Amino acid sequence: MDIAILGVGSLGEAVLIGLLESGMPPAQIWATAQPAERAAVLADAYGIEVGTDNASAATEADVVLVAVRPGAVEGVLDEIAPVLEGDAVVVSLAAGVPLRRIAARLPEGVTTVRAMTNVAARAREAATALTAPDGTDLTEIEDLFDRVGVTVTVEEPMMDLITAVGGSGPAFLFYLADAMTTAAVDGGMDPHAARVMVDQMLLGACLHLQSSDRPAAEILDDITTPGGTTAAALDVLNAAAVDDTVKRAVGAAARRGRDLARLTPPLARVRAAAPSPRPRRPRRRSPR
Ligand SMILES: NC(=O)C1=CN([C@@H]2O[C@H](COP(=O)(O)OP(=O)(O)OC[C@H]3O[C@@H](n4cnc5c(N)ncnc54)[C@H](O)[C@@H]3O)[C@@H](O)[C@H]2O)C=CC1
Ligand SMILES: O=C(O)[C@@H]1CCC=N1
Repeated sequence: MDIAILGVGSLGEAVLIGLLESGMPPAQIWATAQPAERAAVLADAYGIEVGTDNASAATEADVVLVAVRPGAVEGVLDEIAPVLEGDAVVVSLAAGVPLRRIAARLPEGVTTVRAMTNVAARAREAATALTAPDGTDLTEIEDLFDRVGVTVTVEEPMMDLITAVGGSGPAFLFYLADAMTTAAVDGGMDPHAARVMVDQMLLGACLHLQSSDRPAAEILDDITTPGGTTAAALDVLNAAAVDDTVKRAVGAAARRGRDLARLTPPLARVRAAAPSPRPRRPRRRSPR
């Protein structure tokens, strides 16, 4: 199976790396990126065909993964629609863009799928949710995403919530990792040692959680020795209602997914064209 990844940015590159690491031959992967200089860098780095022409890449592929920002999806679909065969499969990786809007841009008969995956595809540990119109045979696409992690199939109305939890989810942990590393460094720890400790702690904790059938809250109790250090930390987290804050953050992300779906294409295109910087967590350093 030949695939095309249209718009190799943060997510597209993570998926590309995961697929190559899974053993997919570079000759089976076609990609596009902008500008042409980035396409050339990617081609050199990964030994695959990377251009700027979406229609040319789509012509080569059995399965087309659309990895541009939500506002650019429909424009890219318009570019590839004329070259797609009736048995083509188009998978949108974008947040918010509903299946009906994808199908509306493509020739009848083309299979349309939405996939919400995440940057852990790079380490072949992504959590991917797929949704497609009723009756779609998703076996081939499940197999593709299983190469870069674990795949589930869901109903489309769940996609905004899954985008918040699964797509944006790694950002919650990176936020925590950054805050914990900062606390360790501010306390005098060597930055490299702090990074190694926090990374390994998160990895070990996630593996422990995944290997258990018990709820996270119960496993948390195992660590919480009465009157001990964890209890002291939890008192602070609970006083700040961090659990409610996390719920509100998930809700905000899911709502943004719904808002993205409502953006009119012209407005969305304008926003996509603007070089919007990624929001960063403000750096807070406590005085030494
Ligand atoms: N970044 C993430 O962790 C996740 C992103 N997503 C979705 O993936 C999509 C991409 O997100 P990011 O990778 O963060 O954005 P990004 O901006 O890093 O990547 C998009 C890439 O598409 C390229 N591009 C723009 N217009 C193009 C066109 N007409 N033809 C070819 N390439 C074009 C851009 O140059 C850029 O490199 C979005 O729709 C987002 O909702 C979904 C889950 C996780
Ligand atoms: O921030 C975003 O909009 C994308 C979708 C999920 C993760 N990143």
